[in-house]
Amino acid sequence: MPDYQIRTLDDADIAAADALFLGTLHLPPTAAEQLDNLRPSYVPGRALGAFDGDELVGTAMSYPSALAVPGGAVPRMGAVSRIGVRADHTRRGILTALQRRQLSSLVEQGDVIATLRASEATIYGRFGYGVAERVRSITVNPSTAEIRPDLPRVGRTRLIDAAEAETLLPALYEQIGLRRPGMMTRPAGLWGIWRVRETKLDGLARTAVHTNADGVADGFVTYRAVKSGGFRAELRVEDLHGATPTAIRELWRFLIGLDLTAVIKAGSQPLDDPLEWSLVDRRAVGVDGVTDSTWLRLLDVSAALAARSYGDAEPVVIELVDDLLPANTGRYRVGADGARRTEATADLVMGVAALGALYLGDVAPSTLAENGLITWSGEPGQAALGRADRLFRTPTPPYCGTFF
Ligand SMILES: CC(=O)SCCNC(=O)CCNC(=O)[C@H](O)C(C)(C)COP(=O)(O)OP(=O)(O)OC[C@H]1O[C@@H](n2cnc3c(N)ncnc32)[C@H](O)[C@@H]1OP(=O)(O)O
Repeated sequence: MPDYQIRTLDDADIAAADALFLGTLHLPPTAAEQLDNLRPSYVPGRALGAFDGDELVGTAMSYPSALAVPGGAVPRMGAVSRIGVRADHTRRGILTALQRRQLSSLVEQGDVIATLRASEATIYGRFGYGVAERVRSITVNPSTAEIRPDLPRVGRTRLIDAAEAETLLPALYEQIGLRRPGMMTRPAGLWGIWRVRETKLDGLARTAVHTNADGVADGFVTYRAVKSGGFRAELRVEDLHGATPTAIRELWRFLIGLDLTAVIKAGSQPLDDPLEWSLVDRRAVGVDGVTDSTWLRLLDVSAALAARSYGDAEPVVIELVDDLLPANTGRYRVGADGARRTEATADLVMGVAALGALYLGDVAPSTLAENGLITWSGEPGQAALGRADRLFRTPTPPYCGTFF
C-alpha cells in the first residue's frame, strides 16, 4: 500500500476524522457545537488515520478500557471503534494496513485484549477477532407484563434530568462494578460520545435511577420514547444496569408500569436475562433475535490466558496460530491451575480468532471443532476436546452491556 501513510491523529484532525467515519456509516457529521463533547473520545496515541497525500481516507481508534474475565480479573483492553475507509478508497488494503498498525500499537501500549462491535460479521475474523459474547433483543408487551405479586416492590425508582444523569451515571456505573465476565470499564470519552448521540436520535430521552431499601442508588436505565402517531409511544431501552438482580427487576417494574406505552424494546440484553421468570405471564416477553455483540481479539495470549480462571479438568495443550501478531504463535498448557507456555505436544490446534471466541465461555471448544475451527488428531485429541470444554466453561454466559 505504498500510496498511503498511516499516522496518529491529533486534535486538529478530529472534525475530519468524525466526518469521515460517520460518512462511511452514511451519517452526517457531528454539529460543530458538539465537537467538544467528542474530543475526550479521541485519546492521544489511540486514534489512527490513513492519508492519501494530505487527505484523510481511513480511520481506526480505540478507547482505553479493561474487561472482566472469568474468575474476576480485569486485564487492560483496547475498545476498538470508528473504523472506516472512505467509499472511493475501499478494497485497496487500507483497513488491512490500519489493522496491522493498530494491533501492534495496542500491544505496545500494554493492552492484553481488544474488543469491538462489528457493523458486518464478515470483516474482522481475518484480523483475529472472534465472537465472544452475544445478546438477545426482546419486545415486552406492557399490557400483559406484570411482575409476580409474590415479588414485593423494593426501594423506589425516580426520573432524573439530563444534568443529574451526566454526573450520576458514570459514578453509578463504576459503583455497580463489573458484575460478570464480559463487562468493561467505561472511559470518560464514551460518556461524552453518548451525549452527542442523544442530540441525533429521535424521541424523548429519559433516565431513571433505582435506590434500594436503604436509599442507596443501585441501578439505572436510560430509554427513549418514540411516537408513531396517537398518544402511545414505543419505549427503547438503551442502557440498563443494576448492582443486584433486584435492582434490575425494579427498573423493569418501572418500565412496564409507564403509562401510554405501546411496546417496550430492549436490544442488548443478556442471554440469561431472567425477566420472564419474574412475570405473571412469561409470554409478555418475546425474543426477537440473538446477535453477536463482543468481538474479541487476544493481543497478548500468554497474559490473557493467565488472567482467566478455568474449570476442573485435566490440562490440554493448545497450539495457537497468530499470523498478524506472530509472537503469540506457540503452545500453551491450559489447566485448572492456570495457563502458561509449554513445549509439550499439542492436543488441539486453533487460530487466535477461535481462542478469542472461547475466551469468555460463550461457546464450547467442541462446537468450534465440529465446524473445523479447532483441529485435533486421533483419539487423544478428541478426549482433549472434552477436557477443553470443561476448562473453558463458565457458570453464566458473558455479558457486556456497553455499546461503543
Ligand atoms: C469497529 C467498527 O468501527 S465497525 C464499523 C466498520 N466500518 C464500516 O462498516 C463502514 C463502511 N465500510 C468501510 O468503511 C470499509 O468497507 C471497511 C472499513 C469495512 C473495509 O475497508 P477496506 O479498506 O475496503 O478493507 P481492505 O481493502 O483492507 O479489505 C481487506 C479484506 O477484507 C475484505 N473486506 C473488507 N470489507 C469487507 C466487508 N464489508 N465485507 C466483506 N469483506 C470485506 C476485503 O475484500 C479484503 O479481502 P481480501 O484480503 O481477501 O482481498
